[in-house]
Amino acid sequence: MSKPILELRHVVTKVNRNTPEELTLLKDLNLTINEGDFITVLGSNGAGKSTLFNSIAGNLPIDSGDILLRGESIAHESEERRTRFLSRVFQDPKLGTAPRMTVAENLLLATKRGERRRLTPRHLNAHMAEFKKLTSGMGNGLDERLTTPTGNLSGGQRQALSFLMATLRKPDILLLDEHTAALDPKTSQQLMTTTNERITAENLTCLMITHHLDDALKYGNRLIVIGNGQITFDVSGAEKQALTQETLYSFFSDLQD
Ligand SMILES: Nc1ncnc2c1ncn2[C@@H]1O[C@H](COP(=O)(O)OP(=O)(O)OP(=O)(O)O)[C@@H](O)[C@H]1O
Repeated sequence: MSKPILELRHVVTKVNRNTPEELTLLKDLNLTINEGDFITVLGSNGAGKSTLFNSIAGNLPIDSGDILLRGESIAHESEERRTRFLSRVFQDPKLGTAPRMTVAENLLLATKRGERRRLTPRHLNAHMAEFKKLTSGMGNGLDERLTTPTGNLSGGQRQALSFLMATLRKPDILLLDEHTAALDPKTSQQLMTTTNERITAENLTCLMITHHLDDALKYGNRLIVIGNGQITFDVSGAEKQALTQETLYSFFSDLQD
């Protein structure tokens, strides 16, 4: 039986507080994530999926409720402090990497996340064989471009690099925010396959937002749906495996009625 790693208890998140434009985006949201959960996250546009990630990552402060990591509240920790245990990959390939630094330099930076250490050529050389092996696993030629500035990579290679950087120092929580959405269908599927392999091999705890019902069904051990700032559906294990696209479609149309 796996243990809870992250708990959201009665979380309320608002924007434009105390103004006429005040909006409550998360409405008494409760979610317990267990160690090793790979959760696919679905929901209509504007349902609150990114707000959930922003609240977990500390980009948006919560108004009430609590967020606990292994039983300790992190609700008041800064976004920067939360990067010690949390990594996030965004939809935009430009967001995860430093464009003028090479692939290898970016990876070296990711190995030092949270530490104050200078990056020297000696450090870089010591890691080259490891980086070659790591990138060759992505199956998209990234291993041939270790000395290329990331600004010159294809979107797919850059996104694969962002994913590797996010998982290099095993995070307690990995947030994938539609990380394959900007890629062409073939590249997107390739990154999804390698994403799944790495999450499974490293037993990472992951939440992945997607609009692809087939990916949401195929990957992960658990599926949640966010609707109007709350969790409206939560299935795991055999119940998730038995789900079909038709069931999910009908669920979405019921929500929109
Ligand atoms: N800082 C903000 N100020 C005002 N409104 C916001 C803010 N952030 C989000 N919203 C609104 O809150 C709602 C939820 O947004 P959120 O980005 O969480 O939705 P989402 O489920 O991720 O949607 P999508 O699938 O379109 O990415 C939307 O209506 C959005 O416009």
